[in-house]
Parts: sequence; C-alpha cells; structure tokens
Amino acid sequence: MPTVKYQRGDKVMGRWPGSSLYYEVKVLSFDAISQLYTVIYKDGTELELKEQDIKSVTGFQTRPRSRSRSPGRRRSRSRSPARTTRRSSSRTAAAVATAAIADSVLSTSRELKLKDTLEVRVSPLKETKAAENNSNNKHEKKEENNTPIKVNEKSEEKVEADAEKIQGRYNLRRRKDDSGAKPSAVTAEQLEKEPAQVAAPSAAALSTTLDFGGKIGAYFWLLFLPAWVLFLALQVNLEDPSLTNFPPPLPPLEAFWDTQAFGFVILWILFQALLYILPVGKLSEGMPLRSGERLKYRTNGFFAIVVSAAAVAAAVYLGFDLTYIHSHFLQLAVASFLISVLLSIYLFVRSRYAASEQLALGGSSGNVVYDFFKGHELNPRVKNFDLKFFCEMRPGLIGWCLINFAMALAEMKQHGLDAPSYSMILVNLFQLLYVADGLWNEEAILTTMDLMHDGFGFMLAFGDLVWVPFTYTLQAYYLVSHPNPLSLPVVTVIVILKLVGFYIFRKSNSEKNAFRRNPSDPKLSHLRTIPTATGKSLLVSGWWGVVRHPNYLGDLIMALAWSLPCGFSHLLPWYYMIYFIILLVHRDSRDMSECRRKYGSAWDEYCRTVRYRIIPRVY
Ligand SMILES: NC(=O)C1=CN([C@@H]2O[C@H](COP(=O)(O)OP(=O)(O)OC[C@H]3O[C@@H](n4cnc5c(N)ncnc54)[C@H](OP(=O)(O)O)[C@@H]3O)[C@@H](O)[C@H]2O)C=CC1
Ligand SMILES: CC(C)CCC[C@@H](C)[C@H]1CC=C2C3=C(CC[C@@]21C)[C@@]1(C)CC[C@H](O)C(C)(C)[C@@H]1CC3
Repeated sequence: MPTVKYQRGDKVMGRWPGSSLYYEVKVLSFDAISQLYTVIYKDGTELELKEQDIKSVTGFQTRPRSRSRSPGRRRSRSRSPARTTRRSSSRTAAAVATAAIADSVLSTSRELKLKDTLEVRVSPLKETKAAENNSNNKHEKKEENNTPIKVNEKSEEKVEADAEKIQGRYNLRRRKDDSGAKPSAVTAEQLEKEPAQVAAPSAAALSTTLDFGGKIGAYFWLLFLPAWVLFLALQVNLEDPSLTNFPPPLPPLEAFWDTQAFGFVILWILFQALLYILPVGKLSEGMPLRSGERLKYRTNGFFAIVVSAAAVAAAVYLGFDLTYIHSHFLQLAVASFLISVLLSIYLFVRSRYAASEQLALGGSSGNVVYDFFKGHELNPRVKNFDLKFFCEMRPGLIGWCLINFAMALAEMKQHGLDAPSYSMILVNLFQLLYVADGLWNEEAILTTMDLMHDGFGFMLAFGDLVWVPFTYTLQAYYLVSHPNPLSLPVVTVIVILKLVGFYIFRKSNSEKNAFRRNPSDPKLSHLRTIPTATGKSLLVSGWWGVVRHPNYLGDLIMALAWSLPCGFSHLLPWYYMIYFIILLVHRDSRDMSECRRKYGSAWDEYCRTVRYRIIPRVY
C-alpha cells in the first residue's frame, strides 16, 4: 500500500458503520479501486471502511456525552469489542452492532418513544449470553425471534429499517475473500500476541481467492461445460447410452447448425422478454444493495408460464409439430449456446464500464477469462430490464417445461401411444411443479445467492440458457427411446417421495424468505435466532435449525424422485442427481465461507448449534 494514509497492520480506531462509535481495529488491506480499507475488529469481524471512518489511535478522543442514559444503555455502551473479547467471550460484534445502530438512531431521532424501546434493545448482554447457551446445545432459554427485545414490534421494525438505511448510507462492504479465513477464529489474544501474523497476512491470503478452481479452472469450465452438454445430447439418443461409449459417434459438422432452430430460440427469448416487461403482476423489492438501494423486479413469472402454455397449446392446435424439439434438440442447444456466448461477451464488456458499486464482490480477478466466466456486474440492467433475473427465471426455466412436453409428444409419436407412459407423466408433472412453484414464489429468488451475491457472466448465462433447458430435460428425453413401465404401487411410492421433498423444499425456502423480508413477522415469533454483527439475525430453530440447508435436502429428495421413474438400466437419467449433489455441496461450501465472513463469530455459533449441513446426522 504505497501512498495510503494507513498501512497494513496499523492499529487504528474504526467507526462502526451507522454509528458514531469507534473501536480499535487493525488495518488488513487497502483496495485502491474502491478506496476502502479492510479492517478487522477485535472479535474477528472484518469490514471495509472509508478513510473518513478511520482515525489514528493517538488523535482519537472519546466524544463526551451529555445525554442522560439508563444504566442498561450505559453498560452496553461502555463495552467495546476489544474489551468484550478480553473480558467476556459472550460479547460479539453483534451486540456492538446493536448498540451502534441504536446509538445512531438515537443521535438522529430523539423521539422519546423510540428511545424507550431502544433502552431495552441495547441491553444485549443477556440475550447474547442466551444465544451462547443455545450454542452449547442447552436450549433451556428460548431466544425470541425478534431478539433482543420483544417489547414493541413496530419500533423493532423501525430499528431494523434504520439499520438497513444506515448500512446503505455508510456503504458497509464486506471483504470478498474465499480463503476460508475464519474471522471469528482471530481472537483478541491473537491480535495482541501475534500482530504480525494477523495484521499482515500473506499476499495470497489477502488477494481474493477465486472460486471454481481460479483462472485455470475458468479455462477448464469454459471448454468442459459446452462439451459436456454436447456429450450428453449425443449420448441420450444412443440405444445404450453409457460412459463406455466414449467418444459417441459425432454427426457431420453441418448437422450442428440450423438457422430455423436459431430463429425459434430467438423468438422464444423475445416472447418471454415481452411477457416479462408487461405491466402485469407485482413489483417486488430486492434485498438492499451495498449502496442501500433496493432494486425493483417485475415478479410475473407465473403469469408468463400460463401465457406460454396457452401459446404452445394454440401452436399445437394450429398444427405446429412440437416433436421438432425432439428431432432438433442438438441444433436448438447449439443455437442457445451461441446466444449465451454473445450475451456473456456483452455482459463482460459492459461490466468494464460499470461503477464499482455495481460490481459483485470477488468477481474481479483482473484475469479476462476468469472474469468473463464468473461474471462481474451484479445486476446488469437495460433500463428496468434485469438481465440476470430474466435469464434465470424465464426462457430456460419455462423452456425446460416446453421441452419436457415435446418429449412426451415424441414418446407418443414414436411408440404409437394414445397417452404418455406413467414414467413420462411423472417426470413431466414433477418438473412442471418445480418450475411452476419457483415462478409462483418468484420473489423468493431475490434472497438466493445468485441474485444477492453472484455476478452475471458466462457461468450463469450458459447455466440459465443452455444447461437448464438442455440437461435438466434429459430424463424426459431418455424416456422417449428407453421406456420404463411402472406399476401403480411404485408410482405411489415415487409420488410420496416427491411430495415429501417438495414440502421440505418449499417450507424451508419460504421460512427463510419470510424471515429475511420481515424478521418481526409474528408468524415466525416462535423461532429462535442468533443476532449478528450486520444487524441481521440467523434462524436457529425451525427448518433452519434442523440442518444448515434444509432447502437443499428437499431439493435432493425431489431430484431422486425425478430419476426413479427412469429405472436403473443406465446412469444417464441419474446424471441430474449426481450433478446436483456436487452442485449443492459446492454451493453449501461457498455459502459457508461467505456467511462466515459476513457474520463472524455468530456464524460459528450457528454452526455449533446446527451441526449438519444438508442431511441430518449424515452430512
Ligand atoms: N435446481 C437447481 O439447479 C438449483 C436449485 N437451487 C435451489 O435454489 C434455492 C436457493 O439456493 P441458494 O441460493 O443456493 O441458497 P439459500 O437459499 O439457502 O441461501 C443461502 C443464504 O441464506 C441465508 N441464510 C443461511 N442460513 C440462514 C439462517 N440460519 N437463517 C437465515 N438466513 C440464512 C444467507 O444469506 P443472508 O444471511 O445474506 O440472507 C445465505 O447466504 C434452494 O432451494 C436450492 O435448492 C439452487 C441451485 C441450483
Ligand atoms: C453451468 C454451471 C455448472 C451451473 C449453473 C447453475 C445454474 C444452472 C443454477 C444456479 C442456480 C439456479 C437456480 C435455479 C435453476 C438453476 C440455476 C440457474 C432455480 C431457478 C430453479 C427453480 C427453483 O424453484 C429455484 C429455487 C427458483 C432455483 C433458483 C436457483
């Protein structure tokens, strides 16, 4: 850090975002582009601060306070993270944040009513202690959902809202670093005893660690993913689709391209775009961005799938042969691939001109190939048209159902059936339910990792436009030429399995979504939570108290129910299940690092309380 005011390793006073309180912090790094310092508080919480929010220890003076304060508040206020970690391990940055937020709110609003509420709110020692007890699996004392108080829900909401606003105003930024560093593992003692180690981590540790195998990985995935789709598309048509048939017979080069197929894909995307922009349905707010802004999204996905179904029915009625999709699967996939590449190039170029506030943290490695692959801009929009949201929820997802339906028609045509087979019906209905449910609850996608954290680049563009419609449909495609008759009892068992998975998936996703949208929701008041330094809490009972990713568990059970109708003669229809296990295990570990960095010791406490990641007592 050559020309910056504070150097790596300096002990300085850092303002707690949203408050006028300063705590001792160590400078870890400085980012010349964003002009932000990454600092570490004594309890291990890492934040990014602007220079104006940092003061040198020597020049620092405690602000004299003339306002009268209750003993509760005084006690809470007098503790810095530093003192806390040394004296009482129960005091986390969460408590500090609560005090800080309350302090700021009080400074700006002197309404007596709010102050009264905050007097209760800012006595977090007890609650934090309770949370700690929970973490030791004692759970005797129930921590209420709207911890630390359950006195005045209205005021609580106001405080949450203020906290959000404040965070936005102060541009609170987290450090993107996938090194797996555990902030909470860095104790005050370490800061005292091993300043060199903590204050000056290696360059490697400080540099942004890259997902997906880094730069080399990006080259690999760029080549492997399209090749893999091609491989599967060629395999599924073989009489004996098997890994032993490698390489599958390649068709002549000209067979890969069909201008008409390309035209159909373009038409489909335009049609979906038209439905997306229609002023029908709700305008939902996304989660607050770093700037504090909340983007609006037109969540009319269910309307889009209903209109699409009507349009497809009309086309069939008018004589369009949908089995074209079966016979031109490869050409449609190639056309979609081309579109995803063009889109990714556009996204990459525009990300170069995007303001730093609009970029995803960690999306920039400086390496063109990696940045192209991973995506850099968080919410690329053309006017109000959100490209990431649109691509993730519309053409590919609804296209998946369209292709499945076309496979059912192809099966009937190929085998001269009056109706599709049981296995085909199950696969079609199960996956239609999954997609329709996703579109019905479209707002919930706004609290998922992809929308909140990931940049939009090749990985998601390809994933949304090629991977989903052309690999998630392989079970239906497989059944066209590999019938698998099912008895009614087997059908019943598979249906029950699907419903169980769906119940877990939907309930857990809705619980988290409702909690993130309104932590004071009375319907969730029976749930225990852990407060965190960011002002957000973590659910520690209910679905999110069973395992850390109950939604993944439900999703995996559903995936099993999708493969079972295809039988056990080949591995290919089980491909989705295998891929999905790998994807979700990887997503879970990405999310773990992200949450650990975000929530520090509170996350570790959550992990101690909820020990298993996806499958209770197994994993
Ligand atoms: N079919 C498919 O191909 C795929 C399906 N999916 C499905 O999509 C859905 C979304 O998945 P994904 O985005 O990966 O992950 P989640 O919806 O599980 O989101 C993870 C986020 O939830 C929040 N969170 C974690 N633990 C808690 C807790 N205890 N209390 C409150 N909030 C918590 C954190 O965000 P914060 O604290 O910042 O709010 C965390 O980053 C899942 O159901 C998944 O199965 C996902 C990928 C592919
Ligand atoms: C190409 C890569 C190897 C992997 C790309 C991953 C993407 C295909 C998935 C990432 C997250 C997704 C989600 C859904 C579809 C698959 C992708 C895009 C989802 C929209 C499916 C429907 C669900 O109901 C959902 C919960 C809304 C899903 C959200 C995540």
